[in-house]
Amino acid sequence: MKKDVSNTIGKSENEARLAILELAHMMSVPMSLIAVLNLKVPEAIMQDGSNTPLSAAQILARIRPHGGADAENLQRLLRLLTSYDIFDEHLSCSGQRKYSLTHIGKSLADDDQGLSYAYYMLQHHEDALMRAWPLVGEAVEDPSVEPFVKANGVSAIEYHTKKPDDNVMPSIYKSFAGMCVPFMMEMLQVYDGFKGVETLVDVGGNSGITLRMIMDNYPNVRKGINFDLPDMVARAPNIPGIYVYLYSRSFSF
Ligand SMILES: C[S@@+](CC[C@H](N)C(=O)[O-])C[C@H]1O[C@@H](n2cnc3c(N)ncnc32)[C@H](O)[C@@H]1O
Repeated sequence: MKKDVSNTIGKSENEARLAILELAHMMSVPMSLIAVLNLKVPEAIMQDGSNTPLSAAQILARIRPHGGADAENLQRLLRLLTSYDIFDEHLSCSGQRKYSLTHIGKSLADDDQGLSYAYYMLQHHEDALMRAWPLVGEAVEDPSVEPFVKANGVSAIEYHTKKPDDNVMPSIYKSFAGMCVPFMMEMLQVYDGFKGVETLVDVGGNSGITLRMIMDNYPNVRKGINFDLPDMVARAPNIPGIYVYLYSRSFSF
C-alpha cells in the first residue's frame, strides 16, 4: 500500500521555509542588540535599580531627555529583542507596551564596577570586524590572508592593541573583563585549587584582572605572571605582585 507522506512533506517544507526566513533575517538580531546597547537602554531601565517596566517613550525620556528621538522605532527594536529573551514585554489593558530586562538582559547593564557582557558584544560587532565578515568566503578560495587582515591591513590583536583609545581601560580589556570577572567570581566560590600555589601564570591574561581576583582571594599566591603579547601587557594596568611576561609567537585558543 502506498504511504501517504503529503502531510509530512508539507510540514517539513513549512519548517524549512520558516528556518530560511529566520536565517535570512538573522542579522536583525545582533544589529538591534548593538543599537540598544549603544543607546544604553539596559542602564536606562536599571537607572533606579528596580527594573520597573518602562514604555519606549519612558526609556527615551531617560536617555534623550531633550527629546528628538523616535519612540516607535525604539519599540520595534525592543519587540524584536523580546522574542530573543533580552527584554520582557508587559502589555496593559489599554494596549500600552512596557519593557523590563530579562536575566540575560540584566547581564548587559553596567554593574558597580562599570562592567557587563555588553562590551564583549560591542567589541565583537565593531566596524573593523564587520568589514571582515563579508570576506569570509574568500578565505575558502584563498586562505593566504585572513579576512580581518585583508579588510583592515593588520591582525585583530595588532588592531586592538594599537588602537588609540583614551579610555582608562581600553575596550579590548573591558570586553574580556566583562565576560571573565563574573565567571571568576563564581569560580572562586567553588574552586579551591589555588591553595598552596605561590606563583601563578595566567596564559593570555589580558588586563590581568582575573589574576588579581585570584591573588586577592589567595594571599599564598605571592607572584602572578600575566603571560600575554607585548602590546597587550604594555597597556595593562599596573597591579602590585603581578609581573608581565612577553611572548610573541602566535598560538590560537
Ligand atoms: C580571550 S583573551 C583572555 C582573557 C583573559 N584570560 C581574562 O581573564 O580576562 C585571550 C588573550 O590571549 C592573548 N594572546 C593571543 N595570542 C597570544 C600569544 N601568542 N602569546 C600570549 N598571549 C596571547 C591575547 O592578547 C588576549 O589577551
